Amino acid sequence: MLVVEHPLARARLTTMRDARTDSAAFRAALQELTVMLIYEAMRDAPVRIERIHTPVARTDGYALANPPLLVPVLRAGLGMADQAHKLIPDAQMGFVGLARDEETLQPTPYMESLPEDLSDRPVLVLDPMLATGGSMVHTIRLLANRGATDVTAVVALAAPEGIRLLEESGLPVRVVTASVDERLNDSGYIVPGLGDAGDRQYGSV
Ligand SMILES: O=P(O)(O)OC[C@H]1O[C@H](OP(=O)(O)OP(=O)(O)O)[C@H](O)[C@@H]1O
Ligand SMILES: O=c1cc[nH]c(=O)[nH]1
Ligand SMILES: [Mg+2]
Repeated sequence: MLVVEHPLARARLTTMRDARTDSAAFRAALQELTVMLIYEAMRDAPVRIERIHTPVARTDGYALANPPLLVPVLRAGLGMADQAHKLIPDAQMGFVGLARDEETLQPTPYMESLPEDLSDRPVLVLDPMLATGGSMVHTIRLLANRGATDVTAVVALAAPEGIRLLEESGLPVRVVTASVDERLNDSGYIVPGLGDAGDRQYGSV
């Protein structure tokens, strides 16, 4: 697991946590935080070297050897998708739609659009929140069933309970986050958290 504790990441997360932050400012802070999380998540990605000409001389250029598949988890993960795609323009994008049942806290799937074969592709799952971990485990199972073995969960906030569930699942996943918070409350919300990441971006449903 990688916790990105850069001061600029902390400042964006603080804006997201603050209950006074309106939807537009919340979306902007999440977009900026996403840039930092993706930047760190891709730090060790293999590169392909290609010779290029500058206006002055020949030199080595670099490109991603194997651009990842980006998978935002709807709704809240949509707020990370465009920024991640701007940083990795060669990436393909798949989509998973899940809504957590407020009583059982289990994810209810309503959408799935993923390539058939992910056996030699890295995958970045984008979702601001890792709470009980149920939504992330469901998503990574979908990916693993298609052969994915190199999966990174890029989340703004994680709860210890969700990290534990991912570890116990035995699924191939690394977590990149800006914070591991204290705990979940009785309603399954992260404490101190930031509330409902989908509602804060798009309004309540
Ligand atoms: O770790 P878990 O306990 O599964 O909770 C995390 C999930 O909850 C939120 O989505 P939500 O179900 O609220 O849907 P939304 O994005 O449409 O608001 C969040 O974006 C995660 O997908
Ligand atoms: O705190 C939480 C937990 C799950 N989903 C959210 O959006 N927020
Ligand atoms: Mg929600």
